[in-house]
Amino acid sequence: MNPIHQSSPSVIGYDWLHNVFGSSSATSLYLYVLLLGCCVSLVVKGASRSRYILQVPYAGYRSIFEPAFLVRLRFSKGARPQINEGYRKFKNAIFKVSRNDRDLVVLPNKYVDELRNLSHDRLNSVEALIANICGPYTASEVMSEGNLHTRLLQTKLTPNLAAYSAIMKEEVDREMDTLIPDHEGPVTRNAYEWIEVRIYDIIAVIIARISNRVFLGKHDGRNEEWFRASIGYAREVTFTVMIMRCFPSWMRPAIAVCLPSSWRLHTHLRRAKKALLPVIARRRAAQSQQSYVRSDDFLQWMMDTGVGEEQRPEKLAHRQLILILASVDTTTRAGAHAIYDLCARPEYFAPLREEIETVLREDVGWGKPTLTKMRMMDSFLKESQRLSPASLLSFHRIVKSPITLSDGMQLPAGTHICLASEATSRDPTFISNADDFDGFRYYRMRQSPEEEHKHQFATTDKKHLHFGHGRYACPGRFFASNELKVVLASLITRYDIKYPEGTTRPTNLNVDEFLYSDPATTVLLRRRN
Ligand code: HEM
Repeated sequence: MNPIHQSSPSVIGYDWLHNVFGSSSATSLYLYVLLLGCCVSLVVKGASRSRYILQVPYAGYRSIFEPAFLVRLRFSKGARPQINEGYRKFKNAIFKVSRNDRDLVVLPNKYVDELRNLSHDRLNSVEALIANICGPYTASEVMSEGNLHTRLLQTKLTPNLAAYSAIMKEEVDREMDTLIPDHEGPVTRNAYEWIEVRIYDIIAVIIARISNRVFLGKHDGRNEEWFRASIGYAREVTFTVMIMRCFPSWMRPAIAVCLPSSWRLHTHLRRAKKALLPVIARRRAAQSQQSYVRSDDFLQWMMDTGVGEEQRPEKLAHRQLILILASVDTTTRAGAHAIYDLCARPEYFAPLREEIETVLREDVGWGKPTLTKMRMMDSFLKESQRLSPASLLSFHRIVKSPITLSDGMQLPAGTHICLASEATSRDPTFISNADDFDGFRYYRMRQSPEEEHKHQFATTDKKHLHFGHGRYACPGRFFASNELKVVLASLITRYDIKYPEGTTRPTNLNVDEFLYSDPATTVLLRRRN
């Protein structure tokens, strides 16, 4: 059995996550940085705290004498215990958690319905997203300059998703042939032998390729410069956010100047724009010719629909990059979690494969309804996300003008609110046998005709908040759902998959409120007959 040398792990490059957060070593460099940041914030007390004051209790303090910086330090090393403690202790009441860069006000779910559809001038989701990823230092503020990409995800991509199944499948097959070749160089290996691979890297590359195919079309979507720069940008954003959050806002300009990941982030941003600007220029020039056949991809839709500033090539390229940032890493993590869960429970392989084969037979290949019909797969993905979401918190919003809740509770302007989405989805009052992995629980719920269209992977409700909820819920979730189904269906029908002898499902890595699937995990693949 040979470990396979994949062509692109260096492009993905998330090993540092495993090295820093997968090890129990308390001497990691990250902890030193964090400690340094905490000490500085302590000295200049309150410099990075929010300006608003909301009189609700904090979760996470071990005693009233514990200094705030220690509580924040523990939050950074994994926020789950603090959020869960708050959720249990203040059930149905508001509490705060103290993240190194700001306080987060965690609301109970009972307020969701009255808040979910408030417009951005009352509760702003984009401002919260930008704050969470340290906007000015990750070049992500373009998100607040209009909602062109969100509009198009909702009105153009999502309604037409069914038409993309076959295209996505083509991209997945092409990429699997490249990443997991049946022969390496001149040596033909036995494709039916087990090989050891880092499945996270494979899924990441495949997801990025599919996304680029849909975003930029068949020809431009294969632009290698863009591919490398956009993936590189997303990776450096993750790292830069972790470091920046350690420091109070007044120190960040100086930290950014000295931080290598911040330099690399801007280099990738420049390279990404350099790769995409000629594409936009070429398309604009060709548009005037009669013979021009308009591309049918996301970039073209943005070019055709954008108004004013949104039309500027620079802005179009930047927005396209933000879309890669929002889509590839989140979807990859969900895909890796699903494979890790599947290998931990091999009894699910047979029914899932049977469903895929039945649906493909019925549709004579990858037709428009194919992915919608994969209900067991949909359920499995939702269950996997329920227990391993991308974040422990969701529905981040900044209160723009004071809000009085239905029970009289006041939320001052400036408050950063959120919901404890992971604690909710493990709460036995909402979900039966909440601690058990039941891959087909949502499939069974959908058996009754009146529930048939509910409980889908991409459906959000008060109990399932991992894509946010309401008016500003993730606009790319239906696309993510389809991408994941194509990738998983392709992988499990082509390969037998299992953990190497003596290994099992990796523990999720928890940094601040984020949960990561360990990228260093390997699985064994063997081509099926
Ligand atoms: C499993 C994969 C994904 C997860 C878990 C996820 C999760 C989320 C969450 C929690 C939000 C915030 C929603 C809220 O505040 O209510 C969000 C926003 C967003 N997501 Fe996703 N997402 C995923 C995939 C995608 C994909 C594939 C795309 C693009 C094709 C995308 C594009 C976006 C955008 C553009 C926003 C910001 C929306 C805005 O500006 O209002 N996401 N996502």
